[in-house]
Amino acid sequence: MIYDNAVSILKDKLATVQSDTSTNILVGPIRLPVNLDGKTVVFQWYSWLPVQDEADRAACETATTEALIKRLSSLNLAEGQQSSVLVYGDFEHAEDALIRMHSICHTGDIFGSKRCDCGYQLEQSMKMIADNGAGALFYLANHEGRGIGLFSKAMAYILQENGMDTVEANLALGFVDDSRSYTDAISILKHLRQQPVTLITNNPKKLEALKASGMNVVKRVPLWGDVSEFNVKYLQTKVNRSGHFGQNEEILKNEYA
Ligand SMILES: Nc1nc2c(ncn2[C@@H]2O[C@H](COP(=O)(O)OP(=O)(O)OP(=O)(O)O)[C@@H](O)[C@H]2O)c(=O)[nH]1
Repeated sequence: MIYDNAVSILKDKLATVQSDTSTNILVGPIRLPVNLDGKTVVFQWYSWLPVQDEADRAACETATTEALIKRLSSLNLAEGQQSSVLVYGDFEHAEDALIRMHSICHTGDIFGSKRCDCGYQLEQSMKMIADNGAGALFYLANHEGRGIGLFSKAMAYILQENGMDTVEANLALGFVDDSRSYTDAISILKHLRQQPVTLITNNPKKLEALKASGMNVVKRVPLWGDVSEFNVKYLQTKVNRSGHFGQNEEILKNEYA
């Protein structure tokens, strides 16, 4: 039994976002005050749900909030993870908007692991977006381990402790090096903003995915940092084997190698 008032409160906060290749239900905006270095910064938060089966599609097509809410309890959403986006400033209209497509990293983002640079990149890009005045951080929850999932990433870490690099470990487990898709995130981006964007990344694949979608990416801002003895090999492998733009190659080579 769905409460009538829940339906009337939520109906204006849901949108169906359709592209040639995907359908997603977007919920938001939701005011999200965030602690960034002791300062409260207010983002607008949205989450989206890929529409995968017929019943979900029907709920979308009939566009009834009630049908969607009824489906939610049977979807067992906590077993998977949904992606989301933190929007800052007048994202739709601002002339200059900074965006980041951040791939989830349970170990780096949540535990603060120093084996990678993910936690640093997450926090730094949120600060860069707030400082810029407008932008969005897409947090891509189906990207763990560059698409292999958390459990497989744990196995890959063990292989790395036994001498393999990141790419070799993924391949040794029968995966490709990088299977991430940006399709859903890009369709949400286009729903929220049509104007040109600047992308924070060292990864040419992210740039290519955005450009291939027709998005006007006017600039790329690199994001290297937090280099330590624990992640130097990982960072070097990104540049040497995964094709990441190597802005600070010299630093990586000399300081900890
Ligand atoms: N398979 C695997 N994935 C890892 C490892 N360390 C971090 N990751 C994942 O790598 C993803 C981030 O990819 P990165 O290569 O660090 O960076 P990127 O997203 O390609 O590029 P940037 O936009 O420049 O950050 C996250 O999903 C992490 O979970 C690892 O040792 N093995």
